[in-house]
Amino acid sequence: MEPKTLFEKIWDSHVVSSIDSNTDIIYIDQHYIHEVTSPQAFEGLRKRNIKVFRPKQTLATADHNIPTQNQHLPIPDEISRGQVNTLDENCKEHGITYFGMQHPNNGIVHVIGPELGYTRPGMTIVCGDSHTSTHGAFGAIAFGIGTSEVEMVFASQCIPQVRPKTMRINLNGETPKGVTAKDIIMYIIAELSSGGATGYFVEYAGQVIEKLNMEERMTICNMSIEMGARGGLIAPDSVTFEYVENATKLSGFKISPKEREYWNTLKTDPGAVFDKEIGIDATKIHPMITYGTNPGMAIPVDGVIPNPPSSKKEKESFLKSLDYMGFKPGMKLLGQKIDYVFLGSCTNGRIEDFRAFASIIKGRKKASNVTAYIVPGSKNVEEQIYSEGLDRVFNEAGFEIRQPGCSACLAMNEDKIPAGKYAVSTSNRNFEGRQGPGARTLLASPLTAAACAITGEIVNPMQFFNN
Ligand SMILES: CC(C)[C@H](C(=O)O)[C@@H](O)C(=O)O
Ligand code: SF4
Repeated sequence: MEPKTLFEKIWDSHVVSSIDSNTDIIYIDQHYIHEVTSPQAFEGLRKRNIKVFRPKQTLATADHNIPTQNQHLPIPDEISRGQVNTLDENCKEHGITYFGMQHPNNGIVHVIGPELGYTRPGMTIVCGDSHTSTHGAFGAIAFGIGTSEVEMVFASQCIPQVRPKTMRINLNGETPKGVTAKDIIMYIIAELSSGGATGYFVEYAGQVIEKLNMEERMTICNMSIEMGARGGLIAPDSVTFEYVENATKLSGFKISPKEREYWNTLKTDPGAVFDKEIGIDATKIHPMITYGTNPGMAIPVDGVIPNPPSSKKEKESFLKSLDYMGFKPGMKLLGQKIDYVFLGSCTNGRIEDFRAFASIIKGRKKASNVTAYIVPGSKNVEEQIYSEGLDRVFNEAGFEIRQPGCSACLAMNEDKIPAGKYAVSTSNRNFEGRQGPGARTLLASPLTAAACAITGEIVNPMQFFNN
């Protein structure tokens, strides 16, 4: 038998039929939905007078539009309230499990799917949301789809897809202390650029990846999309299996011996060929921070903003981006005053991220010039924060813990960063206006965000590990 990549194994076993040499119709095991990209798809079904074909393979949550305070009250914003109510009604009509605001399993779609054991190795997973790539951390083919495709999956549990090219990124060597999974993926994106993996499905491999826990692997796969990749995945191993087995206890799923056996086959065969292979020396990775308006514009936190590229068009957009940020080429970011810190999102809103942030703020105080949004990715993460007593660490340092949701990751709810203000954010996008009109986003890890939150300026988190 010809050796296959992990991606090929999962894809091939889900092909229902082929349209041409590039396009297959694939079966979808798990469909996640949220309030933003599902209403028109439900409307489409209604017009055609059809029901969701496999409601049990569909799971819904409200995350983007919900406030992160006073969740016991009706959502004050009328549009947001309408979006969320519509999702609720649609789920009732079609028999879809819905974890609405305040439900103990509510949270950001890419946080709850894995934590409840819905996301499992070897699956095909889609959602009308670009960061569906997160679920690839479990050795699944997971990718974002558009609203018209959401309707197709509703109607048939299948979807036509162009088969992406495959890329493997091998990470070897030891990462320096203070370097997190967020820094690893930000470094990769800075190396490849924000369009560098366009058209590819990326497998992350190597010693560095094998040593990461599931939260860290999710952070890496989450941001695959920010370099243009269709998705990212990591071969499942004992770390994955243990996480999934624990997660299924929360939702009561049973893993059959057949499924467990299938999991053991989920690795790239020796000799399998990728369309592209890249090697990264992990010893070179530093804590990273963005200085521009795409996630590829990142430097080591103690680095210098580079000079503009030489081509006229690229130079213009580079300078426009720096202008928006209020920065100049050749400038250092260390010492730059900041105004906001956001800990949360589907990139870094999991319990490990709260533990990391707490490890730095413990026994210290939040800088008075900083407003912090501290937002758990789910109710279960929130629960764990309180049961571990992390809330005390946060409160004593002057931080208030909010309720779960996408929050300041995107300005679709009440949590916004004001125009011109600098926000060190653990989320994944820094486009103009992403966190509010005129807001200036600096993407970084939870450790860097914590270090900045207590000093009130951009600092290297590594300094907290030396003393
Ligand atoms: C609102 C949704 C469609 C969007 C996405 O697709 O990613 C959002 O989650 C984001 O992060 O920008
Ligand atoms: S947390 Fe941010 S990136 Fe993730 S789904 Fe919500 S808006 Fe999108």
